[in-house]
Amino acid sequence: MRLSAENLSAKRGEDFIFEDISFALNAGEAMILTGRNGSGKSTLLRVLAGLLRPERGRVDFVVAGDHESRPAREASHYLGHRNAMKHELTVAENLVFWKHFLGDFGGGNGASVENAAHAVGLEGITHLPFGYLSAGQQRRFAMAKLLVAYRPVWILDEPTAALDASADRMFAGLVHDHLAAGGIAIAATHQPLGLNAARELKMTGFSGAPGGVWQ
Ligand SMILES: Nc1ncnc2c1ncn2[C@@H]1O[C@H](COP(=O)(O)OP(=O)(O)OP(=O)(O)O)[C@@H](O)[C@H]1O
Repeated sequence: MRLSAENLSAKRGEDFIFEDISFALNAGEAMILTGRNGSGKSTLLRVLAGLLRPERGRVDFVVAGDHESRPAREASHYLGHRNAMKHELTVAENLVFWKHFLGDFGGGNGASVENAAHAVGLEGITHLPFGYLSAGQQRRFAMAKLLVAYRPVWILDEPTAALDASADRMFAGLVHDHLAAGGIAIAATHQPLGLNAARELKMTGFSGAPGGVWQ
């Protein structure tokens, strides 16, 4: 399994936010995006997830043993700043929606709603409307979305911002298990996320160097 980006460039409005970013991640590998506010981390993640069209370049995902690449978005979960849950629906209804809407990518199975709730430390309250929950509980259930449908690539934009330390540890454990099972993770984060072996891509923004810088 391999996720690759080749000579990616993206614009917002008239401006290039980054140019000619290339990298490849194999099964079990993670990459952290760093850089100051506005340097283009979210923009790159949205391009990788297929939510924004790059100005140039391409993103590919190849399953081990396959010759043909597929669009990375088909293999990816995207956890953005917003939780993407309906406040009027119960937690279970939201998660069942995502489970069916996303479906499982070939080669894996998503968890049941109750098992996913257990994994984020919130079993027993999935019957409540999403809107009744605290901000931290809502974020934990947004993380559970990553578990109910199997997607080998996790694209994470500040996943643990504003969460408590135990939620940080819980999410680091989820990412660790995902990588240990051969998944790939790319995250913009200021928290460690337990990704000690992760590579780092420093985003320098359109006022700095043209692309990003590998560490
Ligand atoms: N919808 C948009 N239209 C025009 N410009 C945008 C849009 N969204 C973002 N930008 C610009 O693109 C640049 C990169 O923004 P982006 O959100 O990718 O940065 P970031 O590194 O994720 O920032 P932060 O750390 O603050 O989340 C910024 O200069 C921002 O103003």
